[in-house]
Amino acid sequence: MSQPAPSTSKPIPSLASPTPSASSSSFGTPKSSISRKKPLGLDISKSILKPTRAAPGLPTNGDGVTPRDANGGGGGSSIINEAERLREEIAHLQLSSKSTSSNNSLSLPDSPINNSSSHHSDSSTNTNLTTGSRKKGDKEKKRSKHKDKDGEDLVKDEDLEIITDLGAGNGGTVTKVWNKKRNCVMARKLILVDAKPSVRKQILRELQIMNDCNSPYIVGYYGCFPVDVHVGIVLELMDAGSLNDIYRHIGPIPIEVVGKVAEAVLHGLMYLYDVHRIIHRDIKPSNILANTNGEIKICDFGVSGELINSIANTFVGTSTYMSPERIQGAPYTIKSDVWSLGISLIELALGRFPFTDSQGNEEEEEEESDHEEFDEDATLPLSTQRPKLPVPSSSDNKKEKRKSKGVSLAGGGHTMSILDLLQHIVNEPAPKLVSKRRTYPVEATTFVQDCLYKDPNDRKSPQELLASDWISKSKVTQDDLKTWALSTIQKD
Ligand SMILES: Nc1ncnc2c1ncn2[C@@H]1O[C@H](COP(=O)(O)OP(=O)(O)OP(=O)(O)O)[C@@H](O)[C@H]1O
Repeated sequence: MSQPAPSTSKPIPSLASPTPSASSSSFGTPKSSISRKKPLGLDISKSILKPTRAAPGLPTNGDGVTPRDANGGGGGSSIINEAERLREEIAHLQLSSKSTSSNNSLSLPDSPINNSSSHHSDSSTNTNLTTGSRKKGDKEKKRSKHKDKDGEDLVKDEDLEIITDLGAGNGGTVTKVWNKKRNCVMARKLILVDAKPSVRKQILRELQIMNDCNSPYIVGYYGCFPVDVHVGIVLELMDAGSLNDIYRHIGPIPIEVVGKVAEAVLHGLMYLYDVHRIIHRDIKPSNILANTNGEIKICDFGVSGELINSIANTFVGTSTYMSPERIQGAPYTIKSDVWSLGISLIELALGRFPFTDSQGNEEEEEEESDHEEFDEDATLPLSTQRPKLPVPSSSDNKKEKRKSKGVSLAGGGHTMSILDLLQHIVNEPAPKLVSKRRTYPVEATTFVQDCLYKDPNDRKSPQELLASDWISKSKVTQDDLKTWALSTIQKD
């Protein structure tokens, strides 16, 4: 993994901390003008949003609906509390085990964690837990990270009952599961791994880095284990789904919320880099998740090189969110993640993937899309996108023209190949946050521009971006985000 110049760590304010702000959200209720027309590929968000039947043996409210679902996923259910409690227990064990890390067989010898974690802390969470952990006796400190006080694995595959599918990506499938032992819902990701047993073991060891990640901006990790030919990873369930699911379901995301997404992602990136020397490498809307507690967190960061090498899918690693310098072969730096963030923010605000071959010319699009919020091309699921050769547009049919300018990799015979897109990213001006349909605050457009300088030396760092007016003057509170997240799951 490449190591960029060290960044200056600074206290990370919690998203949850009260901000002087508007007491009610101006964006909590989705606009009724948003088209109900669903783009293709909405199965994923549907499966997240609909109340689900209880798995056998699952406690129900009498209607066969799980307690969390019966609450509409709102915080405050005992199950959410149970999940929270479990996270705290794991966090505590992680901190306990850090103090004995030299004896811990699960720690990687040259893990950056061993070098750096003692010098940094994620401001909002570690302090209290650290204080708490000091009070515990030596015996408890020697506990393994993955064991509870009775020596049992905290998360075991046999304790998990599948509730419903949450989605699928290039590397695997994600399901919502009920942990009958711990009495809470979780998300289990199964990754098909094409590797011999020794490499599988190495992957499981490398994934333990996630066990040491403890930040309100990183999706919680509960454990991993082999499952047949898969590696199973158990994560905190983010009950509003990914930002990708959300915008495909409800259309463009209010710019104030997009600002909070930027803030959360930047805090997450800084935490990963400052504390663990990890560069995320795959920032995109499907790796940014939200929950109905008003939290936004990132997942799927590159902790295991062996895992990336072993995923049985040739398209893994090629991303349309890749920075120009990465496409040209330069090593990853945190600035590459900043580029990917800029592209993702435009996508969320516009409700479509931002690259077009005639940027800024939205008149046709506007005329044609008066009754559509979605760009059909751009909202096809990335997982179904495959390179296609561009087909010259001979028709002067407006719709055909509009489609032909999209750089979506989706089907329809009017798309750009992945190579063309990568060349476009390198050679053409970076996209901007502009729309003829909506106006955005100048602070937002400047912020996005600062993420998308093609020369990484000109691009701002996460610290600089966090200090920008758009982020520092935001009046959006966690309560506002709660209201918004709830509105996204109620809009079905
Ligand atoms: N912890 C989670 N809680 C809730 N939903 C999740 C969670 N993790 C993943 N998902 C859902 O599962 C989907 C698939 O996730 P996965 O990480 O396998 O692929 P992806 O990020 O969508 O695509 P790719 O494999 O190309 O990176 C996500 O888009 C999201 O909808």
